[in-house]
Amino acid sequence: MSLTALPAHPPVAFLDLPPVARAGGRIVLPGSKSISNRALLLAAFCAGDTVLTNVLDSDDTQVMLSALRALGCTIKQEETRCIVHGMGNAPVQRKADLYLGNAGTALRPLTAVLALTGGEYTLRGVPRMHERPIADLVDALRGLGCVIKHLGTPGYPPLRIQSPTLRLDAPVRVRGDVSSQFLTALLLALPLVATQDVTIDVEGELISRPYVALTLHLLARFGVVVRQAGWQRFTIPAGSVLRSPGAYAIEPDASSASYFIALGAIAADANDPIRIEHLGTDSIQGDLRFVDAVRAMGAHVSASQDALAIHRGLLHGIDIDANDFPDAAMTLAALALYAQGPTTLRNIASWRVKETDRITAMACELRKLGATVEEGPDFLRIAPPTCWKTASIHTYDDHRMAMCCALAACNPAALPVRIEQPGCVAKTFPTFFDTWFAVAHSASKHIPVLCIDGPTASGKGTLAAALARRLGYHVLDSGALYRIAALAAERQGLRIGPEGETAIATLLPQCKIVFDQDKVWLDGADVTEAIRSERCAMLASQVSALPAVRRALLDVQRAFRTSPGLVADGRDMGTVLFPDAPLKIFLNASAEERARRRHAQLVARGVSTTLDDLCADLMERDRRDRSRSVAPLVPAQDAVLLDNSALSVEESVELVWDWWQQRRPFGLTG
Ligand SMILES: Nc1ncnc2c1ncn2[C@@H]1O[C@H](COP(=O)(O)OP(=O)(O)O)[C@@H](O)[C@H]1O
Ligand SMILES: Nc1ccn([C@H]2C[C@H](O)[C@@H](COP(=O)(O)OP(=O)(O)O)O2)c(=O)n1
Repeated sequence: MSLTALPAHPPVAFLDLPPVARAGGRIVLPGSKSISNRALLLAAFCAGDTVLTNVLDSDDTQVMLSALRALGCTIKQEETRCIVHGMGNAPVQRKADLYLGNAGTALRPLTAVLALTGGEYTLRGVPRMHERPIADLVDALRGLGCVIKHLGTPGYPPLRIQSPTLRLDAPVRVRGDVSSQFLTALLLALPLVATQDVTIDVEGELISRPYVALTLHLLARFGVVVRQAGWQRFTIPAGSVLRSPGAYAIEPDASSASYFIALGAIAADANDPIRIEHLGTDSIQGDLRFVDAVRAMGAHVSASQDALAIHRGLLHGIDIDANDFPDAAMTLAALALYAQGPTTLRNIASWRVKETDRITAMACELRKLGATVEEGPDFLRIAPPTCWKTASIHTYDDHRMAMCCALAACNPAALPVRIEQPGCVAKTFPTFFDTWFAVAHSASKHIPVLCIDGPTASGKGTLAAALARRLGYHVLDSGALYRIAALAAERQGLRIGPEGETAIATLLPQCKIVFDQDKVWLDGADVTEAIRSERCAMLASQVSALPAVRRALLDVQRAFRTSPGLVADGRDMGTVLFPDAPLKIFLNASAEERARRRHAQLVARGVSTTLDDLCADLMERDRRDRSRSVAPLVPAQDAVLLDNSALSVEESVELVWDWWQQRRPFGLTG
């Protein structure tokens, strides 16, 4: 039987990562955020149409897309492909109020573009964006004649922009030692107004140079070649015009790759490394310098032009100037947990003005795991834990904190790790945890299962779905499998009873079953409605009494036990399928209450039935399920009995939620 279960992704308050035993497998990562936002901006303000492929779909790129659309740019988006109709060298809309979330890669270049090209604009973001300095860029733009007002704290967004009186003759000076994004913003915007040579002088030591190199690379692809004197002076030649390259393919994100390079370095074997496709020595992203650092720590990384393969080595601490790759360097801080001796990351002051103060945040969270961390104004020194501790990781609404700290799940003590507000990864890598679970393998015994067994209409399915949603876990609706088995057997004309037992058990491995959120498919047909009839339930009860059928479904059900965890609903989840589950609920309600619930459920679906008939059917099914010879419906010895006759759904959920949290090693959070 082939079975696919596609999980849904509601926001959860926290996600518990099972300890990782081994990593390995191929991954294709989403497009680079830095390249996506630069390419979208250039495509919007160039002449001609541009087809961008592998565009990152994340919070930061969504705000850029919305802002460009608000400025009058037509962009057709089909999944990760964007067709951008260039507006030429100025926005169509000369008035707009733009919300840019927490995306520095959107707010900063758009500030420069709009201030130089003119109009009436406000630019704002999330509260943290209003704490991230922008004075250096604003001062530089004012030097060019731009009119920009700070609407809140001076030196920070939100900003009000009005039309400039441009003065381009004197070189514009910009500080390079706080964020390279200020220089990038000027480089991207100045070609729109370069009626004469415009020179930018960088004050102070330019940080994050590879990001500036990336900007220059993209400008060149859009037809503007900037003259460069070292890293201190840049000149945009008179008459520069941005022209569409036609098509541009965005590479996978090298910063996103860093988590999986580190995962391979810690936990992959040589014979099954982590393989990252479409990212290799041809990459234009500076964050790939991370690979050299990981090699220096002792990991094995082989790189071809467009792929990386990583497996573990004996890791040792390093002392490194990480100024050139500040984002990926955060991953080194997490990798340091697995090295012998301390690791020192220097020249990382820019971490303090990112999504959060990343130096303090990282120090705090790594200490929770048992590491010894020394924190300075621009450095971090991490000595690995001698004794690992179970930790609930606070993520500070910072995607990189969440993704870095996931690496703590590789700890040798096999402790789970709780990641709070894991949805923050959507800023740059919405599918991070799916990718993680696809290549970070945990021992089955470490993948938690919450079992909910009980008679029909006791509320098992409702409770299981609510808990799984809140925990980010998978759901096993084992009853649905028996219903599908009954339906498949009936459709093949097989006898539903001992005479048909072998034939049904032989048929099941050939069935193709897909659970796709609310839909159930059998061999390509939608059977969602068909399996929910009371008749099918009765046939399922009969089919489920056949030992060979139950045996045929054992492995299929156990295969649902995948990371991060499972809520299993049925009759024998706690007794047969998952005897080691940390919590087994035996759910019950009086027969009258259950009949009343099922009646209401059927009436709501437009099925006509009487309460008496239902009650009789339900009691017959209970009797059969309880008295059969294999896996009868009985509470496991260690089950918690819950009679919810007098409880609402919400009350049942809260009760079981608390019991579950009490069995987790993290305390009562969430
Ligand atoms: N604690 C409860 N109180 C009231 N109604 C409930 C409760 N739990 C479930 N229900 C309702 O009872 C019906 C049957 O629940 P369901 O989860 O389908 O049961 P089961 O999976 O055990 O057959 C649903 O309409 C559901 O909303
Ligand atoms: N783990 C399980 C789940 C269901 N069954 C059988 C017994 C039930 O009567 C049928 C249908 O189960 P299902 O959970 O879908 O039924 P209810 O929704 O509780 O009415 O399948 C089982 O034997 N073992």
